[in-house]
Amino acid sequence: MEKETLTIVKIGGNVIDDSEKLHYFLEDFSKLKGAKILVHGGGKIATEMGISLGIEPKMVDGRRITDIQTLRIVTMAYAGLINKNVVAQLQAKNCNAIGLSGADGNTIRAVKRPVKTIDYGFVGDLSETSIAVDTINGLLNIGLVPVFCAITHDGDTQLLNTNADTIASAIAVAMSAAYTTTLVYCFEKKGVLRDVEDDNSVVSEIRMGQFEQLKEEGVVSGGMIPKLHNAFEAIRSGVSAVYIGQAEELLREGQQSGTRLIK
Ligand SMILES: Nc1ncnc2c1ncn2[C@@H]1O[C@H](COP(=O)(O)OP(=O)(O)O)[C@@H](O)[C@H]1O
Ligand SMILES: CC(=O)N[C@@H](CCC(=O)OP(=O)(O)O)C(=O)O
Repeated sequence: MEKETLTIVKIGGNVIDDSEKLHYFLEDFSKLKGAKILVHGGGKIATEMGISLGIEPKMVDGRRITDIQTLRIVTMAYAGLINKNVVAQLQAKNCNAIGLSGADGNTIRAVKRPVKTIDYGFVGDLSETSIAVDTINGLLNIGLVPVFCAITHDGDTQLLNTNADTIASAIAVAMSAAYTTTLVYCFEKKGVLRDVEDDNSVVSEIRMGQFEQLKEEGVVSGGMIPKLHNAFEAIRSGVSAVYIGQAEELLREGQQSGTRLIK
């Protein structure tokens, strides 16, 4: 029997921070047919909240060093303010969303990142068993649309901050046993660009081997490195298709641009 389709969409902090862009994104997302899951970031808002409270952000390789004060801020921002606003906006668009952190329903259990050369603090790493597939499947089966934020837990009272691109990839991989999955990374640019300043320089397809080359050439940098790393991890582990680009081009029917990843 053919598997049902499931679309996992990740939306990044630059879109979430722009109320007009967010409105149009949620409009497109709510119209998406079939089973779907939304994962949102919000790094930009957390950074601004931190700065206003006198806490300077520290990022290493696209991941936030999360001390106890930063954990409080990201929990308020991701699991509170952003998650609940996104859910309320989806409800207004007749999309029956349910907002979740990884602690809710034990849906995403993580392990605090071990200290090697860098102590990331309360940052959670995911493994193959982190995602509660049956629970998420149960939510989908009663017609709910799960909306995950970037907060996970360790099962022993500790909340952890986990990169939202990683969460989206891990959910897509875990759900691939039961569904034909498509993972879509929506952000403010038209795709992976040859020249970050030029929106007309979209690289339409990237193969796994090309990624290393693009990194070496400095074509991809910053947050794009972990995004592509997670995206290739997904395609290697059973996800049928991965796209990176703008929501209006990737979620609307008939539109198919942005960057497609190839094994
Ligand atoms: N080649 C590239 N193409 C597009 N964006 C790139 C590229 N290299 C670096 N970037 C940067 O990566 C950022 C996206 O990563 P990130 O901020 O983590 O995404 P998100 O908004 O989804 O959280 C872009 O805003 C851009 O500044
Ligand atoms: C550990 C870690 O880096 N967590 C991320 C989670 C949010 C996120 O991923 O937000 P964007 O998608 O908007 O970048 C952070 O705090 O920035």
